[in-house]
Amino acid sequence: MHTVGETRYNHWFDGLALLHSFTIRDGEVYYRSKYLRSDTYNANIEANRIVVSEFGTMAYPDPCKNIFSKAFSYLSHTIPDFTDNCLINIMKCGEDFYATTETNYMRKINPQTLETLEKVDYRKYVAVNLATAHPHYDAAGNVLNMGTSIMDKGKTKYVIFKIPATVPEDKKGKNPLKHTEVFCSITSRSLLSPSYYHSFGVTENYIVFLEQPFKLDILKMSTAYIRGVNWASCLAFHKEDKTYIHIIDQRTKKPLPTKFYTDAMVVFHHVNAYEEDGCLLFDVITYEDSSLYQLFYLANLNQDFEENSRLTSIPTLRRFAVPLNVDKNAEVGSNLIELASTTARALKEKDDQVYCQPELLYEGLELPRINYAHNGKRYRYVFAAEVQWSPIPTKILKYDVLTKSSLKWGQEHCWPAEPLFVPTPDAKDEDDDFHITKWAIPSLILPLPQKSLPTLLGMLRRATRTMVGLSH
Ligand SMILES: CC1=C(/C=C/C(C)=C/C=C/C(C)=C/C=O)C(C)(C)CCC1
Ligand SMILES: [Fe+2]
Repeated sequence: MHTVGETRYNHWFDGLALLHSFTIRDGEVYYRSKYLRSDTYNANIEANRIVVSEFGTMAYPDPCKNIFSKAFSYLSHTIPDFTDNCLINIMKCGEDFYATTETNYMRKINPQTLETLEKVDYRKYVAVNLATAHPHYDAAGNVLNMGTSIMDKGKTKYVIFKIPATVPEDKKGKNPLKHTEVFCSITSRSLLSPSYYHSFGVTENYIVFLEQPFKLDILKMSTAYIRGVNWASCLAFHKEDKTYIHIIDQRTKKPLPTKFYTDAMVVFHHVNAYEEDGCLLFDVITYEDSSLYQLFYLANLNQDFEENSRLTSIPTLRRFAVPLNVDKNAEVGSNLIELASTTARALKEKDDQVYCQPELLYEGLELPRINYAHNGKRYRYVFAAEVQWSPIPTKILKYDVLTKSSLKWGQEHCWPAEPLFVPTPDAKDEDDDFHITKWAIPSLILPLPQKSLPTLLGMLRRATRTMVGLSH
């Protein structure tokens, strides 16, 4: 919802969250949607105007009261009280589902009815002011996520934390969030301007975190309200800086001592990461600048959209390779990657530094997804939206990282959203997706002579899946 009463949000990442649910049952898809009844939503509807600030829109709650007294109370907090308009993703935590954004708030939801339940403040369980909306899950369903703790006890840190899927027997019925554990913290290079990040990567034994020179200026953020500017204006890309690659060993819960880095870049989405012959490979969608956020101002969505909204840097899938055991005596300038599978390089430099040069895999894609059963492992397929010079996707893409070939789907007047990969129940192949027509033709009709009706009904029942997702 981009307008409330007479007021209008400025940016695509501001709109009031709409929950979507798709239920695939007996070869048919059922759809429902509901607005997330966040405190933000309720306050806006009650006031019949936007009263809570979002990423690209600064709002002033009390026009009748003295703006400066309100601004003063905002100023006395370095970190403002953020929105609970959880519009980015859905997180599963134990048996509970949460709508998430990147602030310290989440909203529990009922995945069946899409009703909005409790508001959860991450800060009650782990000291973070911001957290990603792209957590990872291990095979047992434990959540691994990370967030930024801003100027807590004089330090700004990136905090990696774990939320268990289940709570101990004697604590049955208790909220898994209460058992959140800090896994590892990394001190930010700068106290007042931590990196912005939207996701991170995991392999079987490691975590990959990119400390990129796309940074959130805390002083700007704490004065944004009084200056009348939005949060987005507090983010800046420093193209002269480096991107630091932190690799955390999950067994020791410590970062590797080698200082891995690459050129300045902006990454929103990690695609996947895995280990191969003593190296860690990770695939990310990279930009050469931060123009993407700029393009999503709704004012650009007019007739001249094509001209006004050309990306200045195309989203590109790149593969990085990091050597896990760096020989301190290796010659300066030598390439530490000897894998046949990639042309990515890692050049040894002095003072235990390693400069990583990626391999370019594919240009023009965003909103990547994989078959999550292959997360952290060798994999072959990326499902994404094709994005060329315009940020609005017109096609769905399936990219094969092995053969480097791709398949595309598009139709006139169709604008796909983020593809979600739903595997066929009992699938063997990585790309065996849950596909209605495919089910109706090869798997269901062809096996008819060999299979009894109850078996077929069983297959159908197992195939019933409920997907709950937000617009992104
Ligand atoms: C409100 C708010 C934020 C919100 C960020 C959002 C809403 C980001 C959405 C990103 C998406 C959808 C990216 C897709 O690739 C910040 C900057 C974390 C910090 C300041 C307060
Ligand atoms: Fe995302």
